[in-house]
Amino acid sequence: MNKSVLAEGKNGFSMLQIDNKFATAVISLYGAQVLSYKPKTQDAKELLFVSDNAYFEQGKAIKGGIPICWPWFGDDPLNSGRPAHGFARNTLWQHESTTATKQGETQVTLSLNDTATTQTLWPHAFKLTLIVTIGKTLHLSLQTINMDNETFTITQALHTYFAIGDIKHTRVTGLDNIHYIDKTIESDIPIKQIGDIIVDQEVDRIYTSSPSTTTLVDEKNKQQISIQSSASNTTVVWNPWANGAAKMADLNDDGYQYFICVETANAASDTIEIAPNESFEIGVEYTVEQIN
Ligand SMILES: O=P(O)(O)OC[C@H]1O[C@H](O)[C@H](O)[C@@H](O)[C@@H]1O
Repeated sequence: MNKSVLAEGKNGFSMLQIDNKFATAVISLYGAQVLSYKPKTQDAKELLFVSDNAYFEQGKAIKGGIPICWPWFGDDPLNSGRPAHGFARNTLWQHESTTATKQGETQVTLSLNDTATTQTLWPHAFKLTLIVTIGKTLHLSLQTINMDNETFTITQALHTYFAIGDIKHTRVTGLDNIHYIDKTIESDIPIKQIGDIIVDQEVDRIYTSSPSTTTLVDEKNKQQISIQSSASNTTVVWNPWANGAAKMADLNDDGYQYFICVETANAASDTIEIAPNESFEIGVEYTVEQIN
């Protein structure tokens, strides 16, 4: 069985609903945002968190799933009033194809080309392609092609909101001894991570020179997610905690307890230069495993 349906979601937003022998998934064409992935293995839980209060409105980002931050990560680098995390997550993408692989996985290809609107925000010609492979694992690959006559520079992130049972019983492993920039303080001096990441207050960290494998351990749900990235030297870990959640209209006050973002990125000093007719591809694979 390999089913793929284009259905109408909240506020008429188009959603691709995938159902194959390995998993079910939902992808919003707005933002090319994966909103759900649930493996069919016994006891496996939903991988992705979507806020109950998420906006499904033109021009706003959907809080949850896997937002694509592109062509810049974080605040507008020019400080000229452009949206945080770029415009890819606030734009309707093209659905190019949905195919089945020999193994029975579903592969969805979505694309975004520059338009008059994107040119006013970022004056470059580009083609952005996201390939999502829904199988025993969830794999995403985001390719940027420079269609312009000049080299351009990007930063980017696959800003994944992982659903977790309880933030107090969650940790991220694999970043021991790696340095990070702490965005919650006014300092760019790198801090060394000691041991696992435990969240007991607001966490907003850019780990630079991070390894390609990290693991999210969710003790309450008795599962762990192995995060395998490619062409990314940066991992961002974010949880707004109670104080941050209270300030966000699109997140319940207690919403912070049920997600953590572990983001595969090229950000901070890990900027990517792409020459005309050249491309760059960042990727990530999530493997859900049950633990005792
Ligand atoms: O609320 P958003 O615009 O989606 O951003 C959510 C968060 O994204 C990243 O993780 C950044 O490091 C945070 O500083 C930011 O607050």
